[in-house]
Amino acid sequence: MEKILEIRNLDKSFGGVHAINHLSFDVYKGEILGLIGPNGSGKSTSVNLISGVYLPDEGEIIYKGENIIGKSIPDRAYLGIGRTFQSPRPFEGLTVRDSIYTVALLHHRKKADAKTKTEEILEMSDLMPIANELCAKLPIEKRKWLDMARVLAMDPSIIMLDECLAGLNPQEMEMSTDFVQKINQMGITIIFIEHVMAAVTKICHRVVVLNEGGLLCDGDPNVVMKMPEVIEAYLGGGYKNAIEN
Ligand SMILES: Nc1ncnc2c1ncn2[C@@H]1O[C@H](COP(=O)(O)OP(=O)(O)OP(=O)(O)O)[C@@H](O)[C@H]1O
Repeated sequence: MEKILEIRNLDKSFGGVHAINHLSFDVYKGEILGLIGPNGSGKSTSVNLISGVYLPDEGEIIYKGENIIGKSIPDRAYLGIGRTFQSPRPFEGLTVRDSIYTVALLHHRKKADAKTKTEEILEMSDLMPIANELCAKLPIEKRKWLDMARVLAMDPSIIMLDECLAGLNPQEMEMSTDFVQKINQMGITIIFIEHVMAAVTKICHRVVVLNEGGLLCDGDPNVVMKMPEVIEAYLGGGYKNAIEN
């Protein structure tokens, strides 16, 4: 399998907080990789390092064979590294259509190309019925879909989705995971950062588990989720006593 992203010995501290601790893992082209771990284990910091929000103290991020550490956030986006945020960040004053078009124009430059791209994305994302609504008026689940749709306007090779299911009801979660799979079927690699384990086991081909900023283990979601060290990382060392009592 071809590697699209290689995280090599990454390290990042914020003052006295060692957020990422000599972390290494690979992402393979075309997969949906679940990036999981307890609160504070370093998932969002990893995404921020890969997208260029933070610079690491040590380590390399190899994307399509090239170390991208020196590249800016926009350069990484133009290279095909997309991301969403835990809290959606819509362009409040724009409609759904114009919001996607604005990003498409940044990437495609020509108005006609950006327009074609926008209509394609509206169609495939099921956002067409609300294309003319103001972003500010959208409910949370539509804001989250719009965030994903906007990233698509950059023609990404990989998208990191940071808790795209948080705050959604079961039906909205189902629709969102369907959308994520649809994006993946377009040939786009996905890093899926999520606490909803049913969704992780449903759509992820593989998971990487972080704990205290380092790699705990990786593998098949159904196998990894049952490993005692993973359960202990989530529930704490006392979980065995709790089960036995
Ligand atoms: N900008 C920052 N300044 C200081 N500490 C930070 C900063 N960003 C993250 N941290 C700390 O780094 C550690 C890892 O945080 P991170 O947000 O990456 O974890 P996470 O796995 O995404 O957690 P969650 O599941 O709660 O979102 C935490 O201890 C956090 O408080």
